[in-house]
Amino acid sequence: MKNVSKALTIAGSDSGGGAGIQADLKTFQELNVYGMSVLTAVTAQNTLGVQAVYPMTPEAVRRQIDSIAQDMGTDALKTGMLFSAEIIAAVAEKIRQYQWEKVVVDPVMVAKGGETLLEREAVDSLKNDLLPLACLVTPNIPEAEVLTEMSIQTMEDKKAACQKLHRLGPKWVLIKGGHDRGDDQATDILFDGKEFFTFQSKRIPTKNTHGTGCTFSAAITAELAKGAEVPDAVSAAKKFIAAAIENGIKIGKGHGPTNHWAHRLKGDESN
Ligand SMILES: Nc1ncnc2c1ncn2[C@@H]1O[C@H](COP(=O)(O)OP(=O)(O)O)[C@@H](O)[C@H]1O
Ligand SMILES: Cc1ncc(COP(=O)(O)OP(=O)(O)O)c(N)n1
Repeated sequence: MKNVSKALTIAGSDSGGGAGIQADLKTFQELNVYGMSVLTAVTAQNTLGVQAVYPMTPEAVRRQIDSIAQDMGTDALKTGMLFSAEIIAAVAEKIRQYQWEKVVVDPVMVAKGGETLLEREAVDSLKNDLLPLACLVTPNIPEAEVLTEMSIQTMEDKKAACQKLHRLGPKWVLIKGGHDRGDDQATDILFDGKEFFTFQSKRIPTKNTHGTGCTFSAAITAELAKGAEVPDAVSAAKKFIAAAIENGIKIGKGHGPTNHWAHRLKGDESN
């Protein structure tokens, strides 16, 4: 095989395999992209929640990034769980050093069960150190509310939040609609500082949504690695995540993971 596209995830490990590094690598593989990983933290986690978090040292994060950058390089990268201001500073330093541009920042803050994946005091570092380096930032509604310090209830609020986030420096902002209150559509809004793009799909009634945000941002990153423009990458990733949620895996006692191979299924097949 020639000209294989490469994508890197800088994120935490989910021992349950539904979110984090594991979800990202499964997604890269499904989308025919060679996946590489830099671990920021190990979580003891399953479908019921996060039982423990063990962050890596910032030096360990720097060394992993150097190993990849100085040998294989990457066509695009995403960040997920970064946990602390110190780890964010290490990641930002390396993105600047290697002049990486296709950088997708998924500003992971809390797990579905409410457990902390980003220390409260690290939010300012995320805004000041990392967002200015991002090609795209992909908050869900609660994350966009923390980053903008505004309440997001309506589509107009979502657009105003996009504008506020864009002023922090990312080239593109995508506010996701998984947490939209009382809507039968999952509507994501993309903004490049001038124009709004809307991506909509039917809201699927399921509790098996563990790792949706990770999988979605990994799919966008894979498409960018293959050379897609941002709106096309989001459009392809939206189809990928809709199939993954529709065919979510009934495993464990809590929120089961999305199904990374669902895009290969036809019609009414499910797990
Ligand atoms: N129940 C659902 N049905 C269809 N699409 C969904 C559903 N939940 C989330 N999505 C979509 O999955 C992607 C991830 O969104 P979201 O759940 O908001 O992220 P996060 O996992 O970070 O909270 C978005 O494209 C969103 O619109
Ligand atoms: C290690 C790790 N990273 C990220 C998350 C959050 O994943 P997300 O896709 O937002 O899914 P839910 O937590 O909402 O299911 C995580 N849980 N673990």
